Amino acid sequence: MQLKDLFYKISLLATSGSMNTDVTSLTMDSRKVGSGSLFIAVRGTVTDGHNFIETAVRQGAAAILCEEFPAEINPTVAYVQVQDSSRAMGLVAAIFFDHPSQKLKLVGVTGTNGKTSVATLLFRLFRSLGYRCGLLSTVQNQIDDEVIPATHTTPDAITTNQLLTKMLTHGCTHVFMEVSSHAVVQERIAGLTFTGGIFTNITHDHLDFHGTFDHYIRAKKSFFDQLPASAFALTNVDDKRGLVMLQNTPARKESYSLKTLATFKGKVIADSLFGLHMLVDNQEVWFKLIGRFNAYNLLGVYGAAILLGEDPNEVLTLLSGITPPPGRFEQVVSDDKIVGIVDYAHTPDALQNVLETINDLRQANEQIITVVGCGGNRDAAKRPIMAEIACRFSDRVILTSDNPRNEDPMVILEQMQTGVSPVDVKKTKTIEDRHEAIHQAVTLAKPHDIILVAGKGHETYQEIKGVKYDFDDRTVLREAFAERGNQ
Ligand SMILES: CC(=O)N[C@H]1[C@@H](OP(=O)(O)OP(=O)(O)OC[C@H]2O[C@@H](n3ccc(=O)[nH]c3=O)[C@H](O)[C@@H]2O)O[C@H](CO)[C@@H](O)[C@@H]1O[C@H](C)C(=O)N[C@@H](C)C(=O)N[C@H](CCC(=O)O)C(=O)O
Ligand SMILES: Nc1ncnc2c1ncn2[C@@H]1O[C@H](COP(=O)(O)OP(=O)(O)OP(=O)(O)O)[C@@H](O)[C@H]1O
Ligand SMILES: N[C@H](CCC[C@H](N)C(=O)O)C(=O)O
Ligand SMILES: [Mg+2]
Repeated sequence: MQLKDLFYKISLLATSGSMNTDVTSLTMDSRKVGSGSLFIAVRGTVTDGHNFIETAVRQGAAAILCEEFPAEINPTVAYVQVQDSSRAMGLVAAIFFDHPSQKLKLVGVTGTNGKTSVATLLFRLFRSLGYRCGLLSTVQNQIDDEVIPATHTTPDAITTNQLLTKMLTHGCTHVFMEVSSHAVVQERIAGLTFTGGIFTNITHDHLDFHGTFDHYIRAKKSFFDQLPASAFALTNVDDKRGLVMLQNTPARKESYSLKTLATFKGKVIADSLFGLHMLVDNQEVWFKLIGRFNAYNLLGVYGAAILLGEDPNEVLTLLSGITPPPGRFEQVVSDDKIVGIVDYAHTPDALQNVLETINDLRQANEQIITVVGCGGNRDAAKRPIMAEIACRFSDRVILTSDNPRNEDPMVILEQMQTGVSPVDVKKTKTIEDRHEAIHQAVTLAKPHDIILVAGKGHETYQEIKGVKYDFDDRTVLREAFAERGNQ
């Protein structure tokens, strides 16, 4: 494709070289540049892509898209200067791949918690309705049965357009994707045409990246601001910021609620370890998912399905048979009936929801033992809060490592400990090694006790100083239960 065709929609500040230059691939990473590539220089949080323009040219880049021309201009290469190269990358990627998002129904899900749950439930529901579907999620990307590993919750714009193209080729008609706040700010969704957007909730997370809660809210809201008028914007009005999200959207405004008037209305009749019994738009339904927070997810999914034109009765019948995504309230039970629950709760709100659900489900005097840590190189402010919540809702707490990444795990744990009040110190232990922490929880447990292992859910690795070691909470829990059985 020629440069001039890629840029017809974008206002250019300056150009150098021929706009007839042929571009055969797009990349934002100089290490992936080949002959004919358009290298897009993006300013990052660690380094600046502009520093790699010369490397890209040496490696055969045909053209450069940047915010600032380099000191040295190579006369055989074309250069294009724009105001914002991240945004331009999204727009160019959509044109390069011939707008795949316009040729299918693309639904984005945003919110602090519940994105993976809602996107995965929609994917599973629409497959069971008979459609070919795509999924872009934290756990994995999927094209019907084909699994493509995910590195991010929301991929960069080039990867997304590539995946959408593959989905179209496969015959997909519906794609469900998570839209993280990082993705909105970094313009990873620029150029995508959504058929609908869903808001789940917003609570404390990622303040390291967004600075203030207000900026975090604005990031999520800007997803809805960008929706086209033809799309639907479906919000959870029980969340304090549910209506704020839709304030400036040109899209059709729709809502769901368990408490108040809304387009889609639900009510929890009963919640047990076997599932949820609900009223959805006055129809009585049993679902396999557990916990009030999942009642919200199910209602959001139901609403989106109806807005996508599906029949309410068929949707509810199929939805009642659908299982949750991996690592979300996943149960591993020992031979002597200790209930292990592995859950991806890695924010204060998620942890509190899961622990409240467990407390509600407790039938007698079972102990609740919580094993929890907080990720490194992520929002430090949530660390003491999560430790405090773990103590408030559990009989015993073991603070341990999550993914320490490049931080010292003991420093993270010390920050968590500041949230433990003096009265709770006695019931709290700190064990840096997550494997040992889970084993210790199993040793402390008696039959029928409940062990919550929170924070890593489906993850099959633990990231320590740039290395991803094999680690799976579910496997470790199963092994610890088996060892207990042999004693
Ligand atoms: C903080 C953050 O979002 N970082 C993302 C960002 O990286 P960065 O800003 O650090 O990039 P950088 O390393 O400074 O590099 C700047 C530019 O120089 C380029 N470069 C760099 C080196 C080189 O040799 N050559 C070269 O061209 C890079 O390709 C990049 O284009 O842009 C990269 C390329 O898209 C992402 O891979 C990276 O995600 C990192 C791995 C990450 O951990 N992101 C997390 C925080 C994230 O995005 N999470 C959200 C989910 C959050 C949630 O909702 O819970 C997600 O959507 O996954
Ligand atoms: N609607 C909800 N409200 C509050 N908490 C929820 C909700 N849905 C799920 N959770 C909790 O949050 C955890 C993460 O859920 P999920 O993976 O669906 O969220 P996410 O938004 O995709 O997270 P991420 O930001 O990591 O992509 C779950 O394991 C559960 O503990
Ligand atoms: N999408 C989230 C996942 C956090 C999962 C938790 N296990 C951690 O590593 O902090 C993030 O990138 O912040
Ligand atoms: Mg997710």
